[in-house]
Amino acid sequence: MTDLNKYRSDIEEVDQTIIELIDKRIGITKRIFEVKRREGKPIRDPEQEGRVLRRAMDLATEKNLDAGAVKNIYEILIRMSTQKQQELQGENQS
Ligand SMILES: C=C(O[C@@H]1C=C(C(=O)O)C=C[C@H]1O)C(=O)O
Repeated sequence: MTDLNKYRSDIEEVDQTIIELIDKRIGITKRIFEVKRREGKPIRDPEQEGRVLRRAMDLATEKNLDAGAVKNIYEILIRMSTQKQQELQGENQS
């Protein structure tokens, strides 16, 4: 295997792990939705979203990554998890 193909295969492995972790994050979101439903709490929690974004940006900065880009990624992850909870809410109501 050439170096290029070897490194691309390494990236492919990392990409698979990223997708598995996104799926794992969404799975936890479902558990969180159950708790909120039981406790009558709203799906969105702006303070928690702020903490998640701040933590991700701090970790990115520690690793010398572009904190703004990481923030964009986390905004998408938060959107995916709130959309999933909204879907579950719709399923529970119908
Ligand atoms: C997962 C939650 O629900 C929402 C999604 C969040 C996230 O994806 O990190 C954070 C806060 C909430 O707006 C939560 O409340 O923790």
